[in-house]
Amino acid sequence: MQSSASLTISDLWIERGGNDLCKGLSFSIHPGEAWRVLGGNGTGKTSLLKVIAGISMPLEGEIFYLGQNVTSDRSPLQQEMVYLGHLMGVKSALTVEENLRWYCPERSLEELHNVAKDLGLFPFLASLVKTLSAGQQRRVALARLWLSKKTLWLLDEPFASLDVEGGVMLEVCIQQHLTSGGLVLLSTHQSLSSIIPHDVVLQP
Ligand SMILES: Nc1ncnc2c1ncn2[C@@H]1O[C@H](COP(=O)(O)OP(=O)(O)OP(=O)(O)O)[C@@H](O)[C@H]1O
Repeated sequence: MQSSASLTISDLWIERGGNDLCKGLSFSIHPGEAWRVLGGNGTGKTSLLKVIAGISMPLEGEIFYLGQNVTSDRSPLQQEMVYLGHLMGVKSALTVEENLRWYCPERSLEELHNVAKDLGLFPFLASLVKTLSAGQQRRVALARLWLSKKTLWLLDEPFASLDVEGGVMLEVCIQQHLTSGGLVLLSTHQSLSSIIPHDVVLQP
């Protein structure tokens, strides 16, 4: 399949627990584009993101990344991807600073501290993540985006638990990523039409 898109989903069929969550689903994401996965509870938003991330497999269909068919081996895509799922990938028994170090061992302590300041986490650097509020823990997870140099962001309800300020910061972060040619696919119930004009709609 030829396409100028960075990520192409072609004719995807995902089934879970005996139910078809989508069938014949196709869309393409070009550099600098964000797409939003829409649908009510249980319609398959998380399942779609997991399939694209390579955590689970579709029944049928193909996934192309940078023109390469990655359906059976998602590693070329995974090397370029940040996937933030419901569980957020934070290490709750580690401190905030230890989590940031774990995300990005190649970054200097000063860079990590600057990200912590941007996200309002600086006072909590020495706190165990499990002692933080849900929104603060979400901010720790989102630090991965602030530190990331990866092109493709797959974000499962990234605005969940964030306050208004956190939501605005995340929108700005996404906008900056798009401006630098990144790709974003996220599920959200938030209205983000200004930065995310493209929707994938999953029906019950
Ligand atoms: N591993 C699994 N085995 C069986 N059924 C599953 C599995 N994973 C998901 N499902 C089912 O697939 C459907 C879609 O689940 P999914 O989590 O993808 O929905 P969602 O749109 O993300 O929901 P929500 O908005 O509530 O987070 C649900 O009915 C769920 O029970």
